[in-house]
Amino acid sequence: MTRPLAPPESELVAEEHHVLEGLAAALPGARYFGRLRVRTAAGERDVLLADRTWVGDELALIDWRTAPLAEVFFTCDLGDDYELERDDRQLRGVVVRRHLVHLHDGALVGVDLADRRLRRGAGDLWHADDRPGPRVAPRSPTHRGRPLSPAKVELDPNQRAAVELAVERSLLVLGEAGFGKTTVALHRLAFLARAAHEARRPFRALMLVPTPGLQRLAVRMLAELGASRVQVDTFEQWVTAQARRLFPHLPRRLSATAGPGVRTFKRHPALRDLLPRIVAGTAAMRDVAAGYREHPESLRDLLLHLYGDRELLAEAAAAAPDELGPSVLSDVLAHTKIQFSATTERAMAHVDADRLRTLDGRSIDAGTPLADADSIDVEDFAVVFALHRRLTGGDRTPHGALSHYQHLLLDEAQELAPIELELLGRAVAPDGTLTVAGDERQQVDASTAFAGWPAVLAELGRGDATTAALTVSYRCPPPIEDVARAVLDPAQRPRGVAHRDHLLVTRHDSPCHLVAALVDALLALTRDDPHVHVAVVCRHTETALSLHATLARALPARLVVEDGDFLFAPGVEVTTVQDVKGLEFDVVVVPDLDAATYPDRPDARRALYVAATRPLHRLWLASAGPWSPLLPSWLGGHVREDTHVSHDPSSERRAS
Ligand SMILES: Nc1ncnc2c1ncn2[C@@H]1O[C@H](COP(=O)(O)OP(=O)(O)OP(=O)(O)O)[C@@H](O)[C@H]1O
Repeated sequence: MTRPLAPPESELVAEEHHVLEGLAAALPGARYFGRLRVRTAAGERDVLLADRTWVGDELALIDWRTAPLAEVFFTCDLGDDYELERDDRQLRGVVVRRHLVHLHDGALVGVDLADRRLRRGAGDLWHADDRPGPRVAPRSPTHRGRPLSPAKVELDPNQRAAVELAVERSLLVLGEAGFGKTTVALHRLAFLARAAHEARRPFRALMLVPTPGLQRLAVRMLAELGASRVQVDTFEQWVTAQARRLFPHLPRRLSATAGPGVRTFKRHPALRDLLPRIVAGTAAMRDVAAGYREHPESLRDLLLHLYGDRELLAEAAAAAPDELGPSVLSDVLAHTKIQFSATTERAMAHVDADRLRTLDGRSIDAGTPLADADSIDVEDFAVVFALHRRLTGGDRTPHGALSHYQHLLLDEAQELAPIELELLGRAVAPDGTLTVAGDERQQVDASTAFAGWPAVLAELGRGDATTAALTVSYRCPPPIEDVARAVLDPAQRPRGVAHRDHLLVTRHDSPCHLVAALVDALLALTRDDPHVHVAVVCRHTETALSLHATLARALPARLVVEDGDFLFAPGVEVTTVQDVKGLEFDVVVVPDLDAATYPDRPDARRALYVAATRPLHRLWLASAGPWSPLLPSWLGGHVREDTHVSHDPSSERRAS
């Protein structure tokens, strides 16, 4: 409900106008996002949150991302005492004013207090709206908290049929996010392990997952299901260990700087199509291939031919012009040139070793363009196995053979490239079986060319696998599911379930306003619901790093990027879409649902679908810029605008 301003509020607005005028006179064009007025031993002083630092006679601008007083702004209430350590000095004071401001074309249009919004309306009339900033409703005590242990889940009949399929059958488990694919796959693994144990058959099993986070979770779940001896790896970990064992002469060092184009090329089917040419190709190559058995180290020369021959690369690119454009080819050539150069240490091996030592103990090339000299990419390993097989007809080398498993479980299998699947198929023992679980709608690795489930099974050599299509949703409440489905397919309409508690959709004037709202809401939520597990899921790593840096100054937020170091326990974790595949949290915040981060592209749709399907209870979609066109248009009515202009996402979409 809005109402006219009460006297202290109108005085505050007049005061803010005065501050703004003072700033405009001292620093024309400067903008600010919030004001903190502090009383210290030296008197009262205003500091304005801005994206720069500046100190004037009456006012100071502080950088909201880094200034110590910004921390006071984000964490203190009116009347709070604060104490900061700075340059060995103690800064003490009391918070006298603390509010966000909204400016439009240099004019004051809004002031956000802790419990009220003051807004300038038509005809310059101001009104107040008595509600606090956005809030995430705590979970009701009757809702289940932590995810159920898979051992305690009661499988539905469809799930049970898949788990108890005849032991000699391979299984493909499909279904939307949160339908229980991983749960079924894990139960299947435990079922097969028990059956093998009872029949006194050996049972060596491997589970591959795309991320270290899911690896951690799977290890826990397998232990709970009594199958703790199963090896769980990411594909990269597994293939690296296999290649190191069988091809010990390959470079030890993994490259640190290969760009996405290199990864796309090396995992692309068009690259694999070149392999027979490499093996049987030119006269010179025939010599190398023929000599391969005696000189296995020549494998690296074959790789150099494969990646360093501009004509061959152009041929691959012509077969897939959309994915392998000119920039990909130049990335590959440039990277190859460096990878096949000698490190400075090797090139200068004749020099006294002491003289090559650096002060910090790192290699001379570290941090230089030569950092990747004499290195190998993790993507090369599957290529090495494919080449080796085409040269020798098998996966054995003088150092051993590819490991074989009685059961191989591939979770999130939509992320595996054909050349990787081909290798994995050969890692299944002749009497072994496979379980493949996946959802092509959740494919987020842009370098994977997914060609459909029949093609995946064919690559694995298990075209006869039984398909189990799961149909019951277990993770997300229906309103969240409706949003996720509409992200993939804008024609999907909601089922008319009330959204209120499950969904929060907010738009903010600036990243500073967004962070202030996040801090307020997450502090309130974790206070009201101390056992809640929250993930703030950014699309890109850089966003996660910078958002974490600002959030962590105000609340105990952990950063989980790439290492999968989730606690699976209460708290706030800032992470990325790539990191949360297969995981779930009580509350998920998508803080970057703007048009630049999530444009109308299939990869962005899939990434948002993954993020939006992680919550067990609440989903908060937020943006500090123009809305992403992927925000379902029917959510427009649910958007809470903490901005100065009324904003209808569907009109924005029409405009764009
Ligand atoms: N029969 C069931 N009864 C109750 N809960 C279940 C059941 N099956 C699965 N669940 C729960 O549903 C949630 C999602 O399960 P799971 O992670 O296996 O889904 P998924 O299909 O693999 O999801 P994603 O595609 O996101 O990886 C988990 O919390 C799991 O415990």
